[in-house]
Amino acid sequence: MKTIKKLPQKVKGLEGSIIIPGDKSISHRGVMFGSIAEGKTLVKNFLTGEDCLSTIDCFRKMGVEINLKDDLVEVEGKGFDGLKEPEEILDVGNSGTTTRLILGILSGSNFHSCLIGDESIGKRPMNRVTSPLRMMGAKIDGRKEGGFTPLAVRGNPLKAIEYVSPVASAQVKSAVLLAGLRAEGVTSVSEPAKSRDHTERMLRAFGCEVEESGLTVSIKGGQTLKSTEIIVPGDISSAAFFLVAGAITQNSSITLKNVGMNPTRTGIIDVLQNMGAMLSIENERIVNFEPVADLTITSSNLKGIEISGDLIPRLIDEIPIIALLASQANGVTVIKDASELKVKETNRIDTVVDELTKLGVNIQSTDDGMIITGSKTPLSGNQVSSYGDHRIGMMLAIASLITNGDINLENPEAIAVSYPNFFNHLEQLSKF
Ligand SMILES: O=C(O)C1=C[C@@H](OP(=O)(O)O)[C@@H](O)[C@H](O)C1
Ligand SMILES: C=C(OP(=O)(O)O)C(=O)O
Repeated sequence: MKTIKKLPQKVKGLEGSIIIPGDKSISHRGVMFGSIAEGKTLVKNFLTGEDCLSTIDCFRKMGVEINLKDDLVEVEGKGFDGLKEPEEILDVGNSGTTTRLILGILSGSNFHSCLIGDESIGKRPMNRVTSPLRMMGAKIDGRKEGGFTPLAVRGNPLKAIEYVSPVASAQVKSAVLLAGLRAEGVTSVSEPAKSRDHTERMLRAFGCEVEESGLTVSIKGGQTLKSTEIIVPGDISSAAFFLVAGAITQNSSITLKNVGMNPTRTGIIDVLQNMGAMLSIENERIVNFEPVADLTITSSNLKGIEISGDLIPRLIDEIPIIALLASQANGVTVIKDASELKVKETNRIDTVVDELTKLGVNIQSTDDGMIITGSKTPLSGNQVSSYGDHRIGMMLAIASLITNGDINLENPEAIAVSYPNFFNHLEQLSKF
């Protein structure tokens, strides 16, 4: 049965401040790297979203003792060789990051394992990681020649490769580097544009040497990870929903605290600034090995822009909410070079265009993105769906703040994948 949630009514404005919950990419990596490290790793401000809980569940099934209390995780790592053959199937849920990074770890293990995920994961291409991993000697089998889950992995000795990735993907880069840790020789990955570099930063925090030269990252096999303490910054991809909410809602001024500002993730900041948003960046600091700041955003007069090229990997998960932002700008916004959107939790070109069209936005899909003609006219209420995609669900909830009439959202529970307290934060900031 479908769940339906009545979204908030049009608000008078947004005010106050919230602390943005932990970064999803960094939370996953804290648990994964802690599990293959030697000694106890602490992960503070861990994101307890469903995706990261799937990662914990998979490593527990491989015998790693992991304690989670509120947002603190203790991982009792026993090294790569301390992982045990799982007796059960590893369930990655809805998480692409879990699936692709864990394949890099399982490929060089000394046991057999099986991976399964939900319906959405079953449609997402895994050959982008299984293909380079097989070049390294991995034994991976699965649906459509190992291109889709369910997948089975038989751990095998690996050899280093120099991989030129056709896509700018941190998941591909990370899977190959993690396998590279177990391979004989130096493994390198080159990508067409820089994707998020949390793996590189965190592997160094665990004591590994990682070389970077332009768009190529290299790692020498045989290195061991030493346990450490990770403090996870707030997730800029979660903050993006409220940054846009503050900019497009009248009478608003909100502060988002503890936002991760890694330059490979700050495309949304560039877009807001280029569109003319009233945004201030305060209290810039380094926490652990990642930059962090507090952001204040105020109701803004925006203009349409072009978003393309190397900027795309720096904001790929923010495109659904950027489409809503563009609907409130003067002029046309063109988003291109973003065909990666088609292989996320949903085809995000289709789901964004379909759902925003229902609310009255002038938006067209293109082969590799979308074109939005903005206007300040309020949107109109309708029944919309997240299609089980957390980022589509949150984008529609933010749209409800500027919509006349009721919006009913099908499948709102998908939001818990990355932002379990999203609706509490929304309520906390709203003025009616
Ligand atoms: O490595 C990561 O943590 C992620 C990488 C990105 O995917 P791709 O590597 O497929 O671009 C992003 O969309 C995803 O939400 C998280
Ligand atoms: C694409 C996403 O995540 P993943 O690939 O881990 O499912 C996302 O969070 O928007």
